[in-house]
Amino acid sequence: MSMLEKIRGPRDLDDLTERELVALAREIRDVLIETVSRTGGHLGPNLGMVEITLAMHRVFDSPHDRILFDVGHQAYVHKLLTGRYERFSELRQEGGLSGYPSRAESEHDLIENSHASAALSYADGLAKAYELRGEKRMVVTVIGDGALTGGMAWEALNNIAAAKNRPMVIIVNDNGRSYTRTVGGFAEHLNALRTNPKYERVLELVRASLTRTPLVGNPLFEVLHGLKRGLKDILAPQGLFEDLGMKYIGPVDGHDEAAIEHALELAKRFGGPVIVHCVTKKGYGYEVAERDEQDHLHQIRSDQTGTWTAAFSEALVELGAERSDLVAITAAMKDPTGLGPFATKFPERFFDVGIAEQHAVTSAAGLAMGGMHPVVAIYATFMNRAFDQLLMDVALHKCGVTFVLDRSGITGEDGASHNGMWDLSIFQVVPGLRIAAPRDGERLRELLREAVEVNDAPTMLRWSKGKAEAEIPAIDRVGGCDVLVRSGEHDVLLVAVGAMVPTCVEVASRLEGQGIGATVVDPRWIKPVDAELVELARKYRLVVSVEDNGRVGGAGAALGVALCDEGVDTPMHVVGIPQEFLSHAKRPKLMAQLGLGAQDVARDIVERVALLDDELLDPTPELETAPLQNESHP
Ligand SMILES: Cc1ncc(C[n+]2csc(CCOP(=O)(O)OP(=O)(O)O)c2C)c(N)n1
Ligand SMILES: CC(=O)[C@@H](O)[C@H](O)COP(=O)(O)O
Ligand SMILES: [Mg+2]
Repeated sequence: MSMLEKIRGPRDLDDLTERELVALAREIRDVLIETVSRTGGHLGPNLGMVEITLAMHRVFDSPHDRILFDVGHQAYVHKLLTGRYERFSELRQEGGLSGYPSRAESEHDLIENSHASAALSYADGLAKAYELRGEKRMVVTVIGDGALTGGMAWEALNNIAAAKNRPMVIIVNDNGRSYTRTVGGFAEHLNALRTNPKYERVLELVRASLTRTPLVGNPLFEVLHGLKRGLKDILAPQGLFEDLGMKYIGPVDGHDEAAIEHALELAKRFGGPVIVHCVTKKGYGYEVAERDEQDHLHQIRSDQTGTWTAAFSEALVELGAERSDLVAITAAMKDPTGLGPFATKFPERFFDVGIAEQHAVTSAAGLAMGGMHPVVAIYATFMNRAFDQLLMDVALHKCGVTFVLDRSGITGEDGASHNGMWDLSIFQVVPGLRIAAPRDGERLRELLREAVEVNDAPTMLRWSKGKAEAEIPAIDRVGGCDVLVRSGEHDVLLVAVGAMVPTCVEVASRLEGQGIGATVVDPRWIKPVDAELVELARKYRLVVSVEDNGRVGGAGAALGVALCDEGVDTPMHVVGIPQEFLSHAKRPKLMAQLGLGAQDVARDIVERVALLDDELLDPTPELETAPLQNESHP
């Protein structure tokens, strides 16, 4: 039986010797590499978290003490140590373990939201609640150096620092990277703490001289090794956290399990908020990851060739060569959003602001006011948190900023907080914002070019995760809309949004087989609603919009309002994602489960047309006007 099989919960770690812990760490790494290489997910971050997680669960008593993870992508080891080893092989699979903490899986898990920089706010609230309830429970938060570049983390620290007697431990897992190198002044501060030359030189001298001394050397080194844990505390320049009035311990070697335990025991006894600064290496213990300079295997994902991201990346470089006023902004996701080639070609016009979407958006407004045209690349779900910045800092000032939202629609394996199913609803309300949804790579190129030409209002493009659709040419144009299919007379008008075009083309073919004519249009620009689309709808018996956005307040809803406003009484049906938090599963499977597959959409339309036919044959009988009863009314 492997060691991991014997770990049913954190308390099974207590009696392990240092040697056994080293062996367990090795076994954990083997399981991570074997599993994540197969299932996909976050290998680099979790390889770097092995010793920290072991030490954390030996020093603290989860779930009585609460352990929180910021982002949560680095909680695989936590799952292995809290009774989920047997299920770990199903990581990120439908019905299997989530790639993030999950309350449904374990009492040891609390935060399920995978949006960065939020955990310390949860921690602040939890600690206040325990204090008010008189519960002696420690709140321990693991936060990476990247998540610490998010503004909300500093809002929380501002509050936490004020509570000198509220016991909290904040483990900063500092590997110097988000995906790529973590940027910003704070990252440089951490780096200064991490690489204090005084500390390293003294330690090397001690290590070299003592380990050469026979007999007494090694035991004495063990003592000094123990001293090393505090040594950095003495030698390291007291930094930002001390200035904030918070106890700072570190930097601690984040792969020296005993040293981390020592630091956490100190922190545990302190009785107030303590930062334990652990220095780790992303991908530690797996040479392939350690050598991967791009992101140390932050995430194992499928081949990116032919994806929407690749199409955008290419289109942006073309535009960047033509337009010297074009600048690109990322929130710590240069490569995942496709900005890598632009950053390489135009480094002076590329800005990585850290995991700081709100700052990214308002700094883009500043860049626009200064005469540049920013292109801000943010995953659709992460754009949610910058709504007010878009509304009031950009749109109110009519700034020419272009937003590109990758991963819109269902993303799948990353679970509920990653699906980009909100943007067409949320940003629908922004005055002056124009929103487009390309149906293929060629339209992405066209629409991006159109978007960056707009300098007196924000523009937004959104596309889904994965492979871009093969080119789907138009057969006609009505207003700004492309007509893609016209089969039969004016039965059904299918308004297909972005990535849903191929589905709608297949739906039209299925309807034709049922003797129902259908016209498929791609609006290209979703917002504002095209007036000629509204007029076109008058000619049909049924209008059906299909989008991979939530049904409430999305593209279809906006079209419905426009039809009403213009007195178009054609019945309309909105097909979209139900307003629910969806469990993780692969995108195609989830789309099918949600009834967004061509077969389901077509079947639904056939039923609706049949109802219309029934009404034609047997119109609603006039309401019988029953004689009013003489009722005495009080
Ligand atoms: C609001 C938000 N923006 C972007 C992301 C994407 N993201 C997930 S993990 C990560 C990097 C996190 O870096 P760090 O906190 O240092 O953790 P590490 O992976 O280095 O352990 C990013 C940018 C996110 N989860 N949330
Ligand atoms: C946690 C994290 O890194 C997320 O940003 C997510 O995992 C990204 O996944 P994809 O880039 O594969 O959509
Ligand atoms: Mg990091």
